[in-house]
Amino acid sequence: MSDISKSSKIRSAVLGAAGYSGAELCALLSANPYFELSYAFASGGRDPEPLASLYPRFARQVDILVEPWQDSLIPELDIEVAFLALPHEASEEVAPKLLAKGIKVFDLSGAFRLKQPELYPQYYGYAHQHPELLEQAVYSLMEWQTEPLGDLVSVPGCYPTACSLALLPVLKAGLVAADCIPVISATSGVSGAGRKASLTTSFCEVGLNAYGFFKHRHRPEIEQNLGRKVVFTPHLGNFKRGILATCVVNLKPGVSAEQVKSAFSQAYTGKPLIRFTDKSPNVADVAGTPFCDLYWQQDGEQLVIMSAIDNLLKGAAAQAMQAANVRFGKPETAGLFAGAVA
Ligand SMILES: NC(=O)C1=CN([C@@H]2O[C@H](COP(=O)(O)OP(=O)(O)OC[C@H]3O[C@@H](n4cnc5c(N)ncnc54)[C@H](OP(=O)(O)O)[C@@H]3O)[C@@H](O)[C@H]2O)C=CC1
Ligand SMILES: CC(=O)N[C@@H](CCC(=O)OP(=O)(O)O)C(=O)O
Repeated sequence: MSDISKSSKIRSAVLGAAGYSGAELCALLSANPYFELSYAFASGGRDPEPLASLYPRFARQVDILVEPWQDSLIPELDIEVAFLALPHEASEEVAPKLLAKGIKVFDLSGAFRLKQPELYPQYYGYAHQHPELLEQAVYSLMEWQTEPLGDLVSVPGCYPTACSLALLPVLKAGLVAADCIPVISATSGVSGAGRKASLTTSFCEVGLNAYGFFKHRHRPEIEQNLGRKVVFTPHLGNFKRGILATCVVNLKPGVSAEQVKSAFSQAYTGKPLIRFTDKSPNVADVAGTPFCDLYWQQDGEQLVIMSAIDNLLKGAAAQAMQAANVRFGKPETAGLFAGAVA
């Protein structure tokens, strides 16, 4: 039993709670002793329905009614923080309205991730309506976070989380050849595409295929994080959840195995959600967990780094929870080890 009284908990709402990442966030908030899940919302056209009816695995674990959202509810909301697990354009539209009411916003979509508004038409297919918020938003890749999180937090994308956590240690340590363009191939489970029905993600259609060559919206996000161009090729695999990323770089001549190891341990010593594995990581070992598993192999100047995360947890809901814990001065991993079931 927690000794934190209900009244001292941080009151929160999840928008997009009927979707895959929003439902996970509802579970994490319910398991977090410092937060209260006060409201859960889906899109406007639905009837109210318990989350446990939408997702029976949450029965007796998450007790919240998912209600239809409309902006006219905003003045009545008695919350300190809203988590947006919405399509990008819906997040972009509602975030300023919540911020205007003094509600802190953690956005899981891509709406506020890129600093350059001119990239939105090219990579997201729409012009950004609130470029001033791109300046304000703080990007919460927490293992590399130095800036304080403000009122608008932009939670990193799933593929960018896996790839950036893999590549930043050697890049920041100055071990990668100046002219190297990292090559990243990453495979996601089908939950990465969200819960809505679509032909490309239906059971009989999904095998293993690449998509989004050079044009995927996560390419500029990864490049923004790493400070250099990348070749990024996402793949869709026939499993439910998880991302396995294979990242290949050329090292500077003479970089030793010891230097590589030291770069990783310096980056991640004391970081509770990073695990180094002794063999290639497996999505099965991270599914349902908030961890990022990392492994590398070096052959002279060539380095292959493998990274595995659960796209819905470290790639979305758990990363948002981690950031909110830090933002509100709570233990970084509060609520993270109990909420999810694979
Ligand atoms: N899936 C993943 O692995 C990851 C997803 N993300 C991002 O998180 C966000 C949510 O993704 P995901 O959980 O997969 O999405 P889903 O498609 O599974 O769920 C989307 C949710 O948003 C609700 N919604 C849609 N439009 C509106 C609207 N205009 N107003 C209010 N609610 C609305 C839907 O309601 P209803 O159910 O009623 O239609 C649903 O509850 C996306 O931006 C995605 O890019 C980030 C990282 C990883
Ligand atoms: C398998 C699949 O379709 N994955 C999605 C990425 C997951 C996601 O929702 O992207 P964000 O992290 O940017 O929110 C895609 O490629 O568009």
